[in-house]
Amino acid sequence: MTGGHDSSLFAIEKGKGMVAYRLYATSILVSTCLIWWYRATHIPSIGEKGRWLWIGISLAEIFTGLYWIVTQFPRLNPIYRHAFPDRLSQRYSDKQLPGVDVFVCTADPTSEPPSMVISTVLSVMAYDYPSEKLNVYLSDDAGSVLTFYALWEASEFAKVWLPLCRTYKIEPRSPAAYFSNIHSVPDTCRTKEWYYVKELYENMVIRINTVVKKGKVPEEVLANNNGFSKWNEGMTSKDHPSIVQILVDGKGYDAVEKDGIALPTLVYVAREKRPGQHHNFKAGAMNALIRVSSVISNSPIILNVDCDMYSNNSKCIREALCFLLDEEKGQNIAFVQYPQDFANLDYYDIYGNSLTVFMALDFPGVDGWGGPPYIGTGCFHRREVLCGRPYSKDYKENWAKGVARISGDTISDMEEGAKSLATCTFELDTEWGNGIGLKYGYPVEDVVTGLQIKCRGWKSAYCNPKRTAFLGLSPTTLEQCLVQYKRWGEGNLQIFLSKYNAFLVGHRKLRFGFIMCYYMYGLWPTTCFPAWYYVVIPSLCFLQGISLFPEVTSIWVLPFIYITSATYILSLAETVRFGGTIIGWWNFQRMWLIKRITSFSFATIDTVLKFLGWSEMSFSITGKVTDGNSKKRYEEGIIEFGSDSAYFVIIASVALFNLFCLVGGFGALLVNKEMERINKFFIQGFHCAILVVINLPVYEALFVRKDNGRFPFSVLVASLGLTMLVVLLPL
Ligand SMILES: O=c1ccn([C@@H]2O[C@H](COP(=O)(O)OP(=O)(O)O[C@H]3O[C@H](CO)[C@@H](O)[C@H](O)[C@H]3O)[C@@H](O)[C@H]2O)c(=O)[nH]1
Ligand SMILES: [Mn+2]
Repeated sequence: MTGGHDSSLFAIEKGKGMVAYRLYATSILVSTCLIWWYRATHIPSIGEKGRWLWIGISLAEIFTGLYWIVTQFPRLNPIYRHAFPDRLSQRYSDKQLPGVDVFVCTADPTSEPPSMVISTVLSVMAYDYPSEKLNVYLSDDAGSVLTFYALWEASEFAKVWLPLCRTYKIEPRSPAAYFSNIHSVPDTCRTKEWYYVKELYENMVIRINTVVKKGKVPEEVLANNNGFSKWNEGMTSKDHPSIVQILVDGKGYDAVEKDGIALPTLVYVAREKRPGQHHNFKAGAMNALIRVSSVISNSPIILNVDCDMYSNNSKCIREALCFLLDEEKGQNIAFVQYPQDFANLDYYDIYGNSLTVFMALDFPGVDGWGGPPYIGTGCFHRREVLCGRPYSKDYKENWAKGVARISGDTISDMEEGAKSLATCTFELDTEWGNGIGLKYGYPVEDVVTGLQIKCRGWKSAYCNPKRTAFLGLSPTTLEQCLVQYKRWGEGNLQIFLSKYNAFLVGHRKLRFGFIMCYYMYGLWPTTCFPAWYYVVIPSLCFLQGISLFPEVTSIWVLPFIYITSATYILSLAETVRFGGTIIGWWNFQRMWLIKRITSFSFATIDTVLKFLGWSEMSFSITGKVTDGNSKKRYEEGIIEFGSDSAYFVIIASVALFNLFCLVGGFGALLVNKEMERINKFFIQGFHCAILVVINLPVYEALFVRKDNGRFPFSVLVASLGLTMLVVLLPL
C-alpha cells in the first residue's frame, strides 16, 4: 500500500498479477495481428467468388481488434482504495462532520411502486450518521399524490424504524429488504418490539399498495393533513406547479423519533411541469433538487441514488467521507462512486445483467487513470463541484457549510422559497444544465457530467468494499433490459460524437488511458457492426459454399482457435471468481449477442437520426416490478419474449436463419463428402453450430413453449419471412 501512513483517511493499493495479465494481453494482440496478416495475404483475387465478403470480414476483424485494444486500457492500471473510518471518527467529532443531502429520484408510481421508493428513502434516513446532519430529498417527477402519501406514511414509520435500526444495529436498513430476508426475530432483538415494528411495516405497505391500486388517497387522511391540499383535480404528471413539502424538519422540535432523538430532515419535491416546457428528465430533476436543497440544508456533500437503490451498508457515508475529507490526498477528489450492484440477480442471470466483473476489474482500472465515471447512482459529490467549481490548489472546502436557521422562519416560508427555485422557467437564460449542475441533452447525463467535472481538473475515487454499499433492481424482462441498454449505448455514442468527445474536450487535461476508457463506452454500440457481420455472413457462406476461414488442417487456424478459447476461458474464470455461475456466464454470452443485434443497432441508428435532427432525445424509464407469471418465469430462468416489438423479430430471425444455414450447410457436406470440403468449412460450420446452440431458448420460445412468454405468432411469421428473404440472397 502506498500512502497508508497513520494520518491518512484512505490508502491506495496497486493491482496485483499485472505481469501475467500483460502477457496474456500481448498474446492476444499477437494473434490478432496474425489474423489481420492472414486476411491481407489470402484475399481472393479480383473476380473470384467471395472477394467482397472477405474484405468485409477483414474489416469486421480489424474493427474488433482495434476495439479490443481500447478495452484493454482499463485493465492495465488498476488501483484499489481502502477507507479508514475509525481515523475519521478520531479526527472529527459528530458535531464537526459535514452535512449530507441525499437525493432520491423517482418518476412514475406505476413502474416505480411507491412502497419500493419509500424503502429506499427509509434506508438512507437510517444511515449511521448524526441525524441533524442528514437531509433526505425525494424528487417525484410524476408529481403524484400517491407517492407523496407513501412518503408521508414513511415519515411516521421512520419514528420506530430508525431507533430499531440503531438499537439492534440492523442491516440492511431498507425495511423491504430486511423483512424479506429475515422472517423470525434475531437473538439480539427484543421479540415484542421487533414483531411490533414488523407488523407496523407490513400494514403500512398494505395501506400504500391499496391506495396506489385505487389511485386515491382516503378522505380521512386528506382531511387531517394539510400537505395533501397542494393537489387538485386538474393536475397531471405533465402539468402541475412546483410542490415542496418538508415532511420532517430535522432542526425543528417536532421531528423526534420514539427515543427522543432527532430524525433527519425529509423533503418531498415535485418540480413544476408544463406542456411544451422541456424537463430534461433525471438531469432536470437533480438540478431542481440542488437548488431546492440549497435553501433548506445546503450541505456540502450530496449523495445521489435511484429510487430502487437502497443503502445496504449504514456506515457508507463515513467511509465515503474518508476520501473527500482527507486533507492531503482528498483535496482534488470531486466525487466518490460506488458500484452498481443488484439485489434481484439470481443463479441464472438470464439477461446477463450482472455488472460484477465489470465493476470489480474495469472500474479500478479507470480509477488508475484519474477516477471512475459518475454512473448516476451510489455517488457522493461535492456540492460546489456539481455547481461548476473548477479545481484549484488553494481552494479549501467549508465543511461546516449549511443553512443557518433565522429565528422566526417557518417551514412554510422555507417551502415557499424553495418552490420558486423549482419552477420550469427558473432555468431559462441561465447556465443550468450546461456549466452548472448536471448536463442536459444526453440520455446518460451522469457520464457526460462526470467527464465535464474531470475536465475542470478534478479527480474521482472508486470505492468497492466487501460489504456492498447499494443494491438496486435490474430489469426482469428481456424487453426492459434491451431498452435500458439501448439508452446507455445511445447516450455514450452521442457523447462520443459530440463536442464532449473525451479527446476533443480533454486533451492535455486528461491522461491518454483515461480518454481510451471513455472511448470504450463511447464506441460500445458500434460493436453492432462486426456482430451483425459475424452472425449473418459466415453462416450464409456456409450454406452457399463460400469459404471465409482457413482450412482446419492449416496452421492459420491457430490464432483463431487461440483467441476464441483464451478470451472465453478468461471471461468464464473471471465470472466464477467474482461469484457468478457457469450458467450465468453462458446466458451472458447470449445476451452479449442479442444486445448487439438489437439495442446497440437501434442505438446507433437513433444517434444518426438525432444528428440529422429527425429524432428527439427520450428517456424510457426501466420498469422495476413484474408480477404474476412473468415474475415466476424470471425466477425460473425462462426468457420473456412475449411482445411483438422489432427487437424480437430480429432475435427470432437471426436464430431461424442460422438454423437454416446449419441444416443446409451440413446437408451439402453430407452429399458431397470430400475431405477437402469438410476441412474448408469446418470452422464456419462450427461457428454456425455455436450460434444455434446459444439460441436454443429462442427456438423453444418459437415452437415449443405454450406460456405467455413465448414469441407471439406474428413474430414467428415475420421472422420466417425475413429468414427466407436472406437465405435466398445470391452472394
Ligand atoms: O424523467 C426522469 C427519468 C428518470 N428519473 C429517475 O432516474 C433514475 C434512473 O432511471 P431508470 O429508469 O432506473 O434507469 P437505469 O437505466 O436503471 O439508470 C441508470 O442509467 C441512468 C442514465 O441512463 C442513470 O441516470 C441512473 O442513475 C442509472 O442507474 C430513476 O430513479 C428514475 O426515477 C427521473 O427522476 N426523471
Ligand atoms: Mn434503474
